[in-house]
Amino acid sequence: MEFQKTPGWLDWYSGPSAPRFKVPAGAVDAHCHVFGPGAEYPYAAERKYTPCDASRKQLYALRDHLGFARNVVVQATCHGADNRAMIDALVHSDGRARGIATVKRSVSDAELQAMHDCGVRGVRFNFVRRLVDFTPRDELMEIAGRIATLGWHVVIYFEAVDLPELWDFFTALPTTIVVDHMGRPDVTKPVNGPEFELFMKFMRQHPNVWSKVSCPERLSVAGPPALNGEQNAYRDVLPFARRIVEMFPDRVLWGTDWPHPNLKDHMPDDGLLVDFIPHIATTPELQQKLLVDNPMRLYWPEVS
Ligand SMILES: O=C(O)/C=C(\CC(=O)C(=O)O)C(=O)O
Repeated sequence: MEFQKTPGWLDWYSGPSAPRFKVPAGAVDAHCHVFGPGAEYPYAAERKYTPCDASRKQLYALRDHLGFARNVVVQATCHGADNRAMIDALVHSDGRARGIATVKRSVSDAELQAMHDCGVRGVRFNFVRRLVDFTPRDELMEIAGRIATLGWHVVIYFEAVDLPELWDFFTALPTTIVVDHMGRPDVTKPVNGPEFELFMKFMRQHPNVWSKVSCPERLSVAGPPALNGEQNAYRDVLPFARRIVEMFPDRVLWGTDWPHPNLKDHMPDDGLLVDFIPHIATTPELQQKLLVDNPMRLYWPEVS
């Protein structure tokens, strides 16, 4: 099948620079995606965007180039609940990738077990309105209860303004919860203001809540972008990410978010995104937790 990319789509950056920051041995890129290829794994009918292809081979080439050892491949909404492209990436990773799936209530126990055997360790609930249609909360809670028995966790993606309304649902989830992209703070608001403080309270009061301190390129308003050798990119995001890393060093993860779907204004150089890490995790100890110890405990507990 032939797919036309969404108008204005920005393709992922080819030829990323070699990071100056050397990630610790065994580092995990804990948030990335594969797209198709569409000819092999068609994009879902209900998708809200049509991306450029981004294959597992291209993902693993990037992993090696950046110096990472492992990946967590998160099901992207353009594939709906058809997890085949993501699972194909897992089974061709030599055990070096785990996955986060999207499932419907109709998924069978045998299908969940088969996904587990391929390396899936969680499901993603997406509340970003431009990306998905509404799913009733009771359906999501039922799914959460079922995947809890497999030892999986729930990844949640939402925008900061929606946290008050989602609070009761999130705090009732029976599993570990991993928040994508710090709950998408509005970084033009103060880091010690009520909106971000609510997110900090969410993590403080609920020790089962983790956060990915990822996606500065999506959250930044004042830049500068990670392009052309910029070593101090996305400065406006730093206080938010740093505060989470310092307050909750054992519950943070980092990921590239390659191939960066739906960016509108620029496509970052992934090598320079890696150079952002020591600005948010400022000591070797924090970097080791963020990039190795935490993701290994969550995704490869049998190894760590
Ligand atoms: O890549 C991300 O994590 C963020 C996305 C895309 C997404 O989540 C998806 O398609 O599933 C976004 O904000 O558009």
